[in-house]
Amino acid sequence: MSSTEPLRSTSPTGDVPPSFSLDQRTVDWVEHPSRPAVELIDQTALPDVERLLRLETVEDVVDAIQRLAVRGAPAIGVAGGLGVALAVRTLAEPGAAISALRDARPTAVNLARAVDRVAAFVHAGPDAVLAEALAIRDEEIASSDSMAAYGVDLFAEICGPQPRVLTHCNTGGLATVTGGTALGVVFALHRIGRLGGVVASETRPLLQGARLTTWELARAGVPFRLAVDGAGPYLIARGEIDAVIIGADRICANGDVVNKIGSYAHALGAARAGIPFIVVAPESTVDLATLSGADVEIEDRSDAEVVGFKSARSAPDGVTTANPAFDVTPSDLVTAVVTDRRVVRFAAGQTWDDVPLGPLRSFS
Ligand SMILES: CSC[C@H]1O[C@H](OP(=O)(O)O)[C@H](O)[C@@H]1O
Repeated sequence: MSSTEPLRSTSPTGDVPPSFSLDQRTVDWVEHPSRPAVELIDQTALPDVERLLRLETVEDVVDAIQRLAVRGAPAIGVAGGLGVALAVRTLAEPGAAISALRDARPTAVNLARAVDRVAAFVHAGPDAVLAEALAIRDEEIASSDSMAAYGVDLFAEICGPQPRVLTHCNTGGLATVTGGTALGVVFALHRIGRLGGVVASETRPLLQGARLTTWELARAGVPFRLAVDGAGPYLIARGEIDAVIIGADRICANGDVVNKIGSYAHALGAARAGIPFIVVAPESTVDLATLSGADVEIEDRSDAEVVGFKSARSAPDGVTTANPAFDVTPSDLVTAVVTDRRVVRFAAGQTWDDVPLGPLRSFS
């Protein structure tokens, strides 16, 4: 049995009850002697309702990943690892449930990687499994802070003092545990007064940008404009954007970046205009075992998401859609990949081997 706890909804009277604290974790473990749970922010409800889901079955965790109640490569990796901990605590035979977690979404490398990593401890018992899942959670928290530090330094090196950035999809704390990847760098630049403006693209069809990035930017007090997806390359061409900064779901051995559909278009626009295209992702999203983006399974999602999600019906019943959830940006269009341990400049011909892992850093 799982529960939903509305923490905030826009009430009819307009008074808004207390909302999430700024350090609310996107996904976490709830320990309990008989009813342990994975607790997560229901991202399908944002921005209108701030609601935590307390999931006590692995099926509910798989469902939450598949319908993007929890989403974002690091966040679904953490959710998958915690789901394994839940499986070994609640099921006599957890194997099938663990496989279902691993297969819940195919593109972000973090999910399968985390499930495999935690499942390797099943033989050692539930406490060891949970400890490994919590270690992944804590690593992602530390990674967000470190990526912000490396990202701020890169912007200081390659952009002017007040860069106007375009970002796509959602890459804040909602896509990790806290902090974020690309949006974590944006928050850090804002905090030190080195941000000239933000354009968030809406990110059809599930509107991660319009719903989630705007919610996170507003809570952080960061001024922004919301743009329709197709506007990005034109805003760049008009000289309104100084850098594009996005996240990733899988970065391949050759530096190809797999990310939310629409990223490639922004990369083409950035290349044509000669502005930086910066990708921010933890090392947990780097997949050296996959040679290039051509080798990555791109998740195709439903027709219903295209024609019915939070919008007036925009097409007749029965329409067939094209709804790839991700695209591939070739590494030659990627100015730099910022991770929690290094910055690699692929467009300049660097490879992962050229830049050894540096230290985790703290951005205070
Ligand atoms: C920091 S990972 C964020 C990454 O994940 C998003 O995909 P989805 O919302 O489908 O999970 C998108 O590709 C973001 O860049």
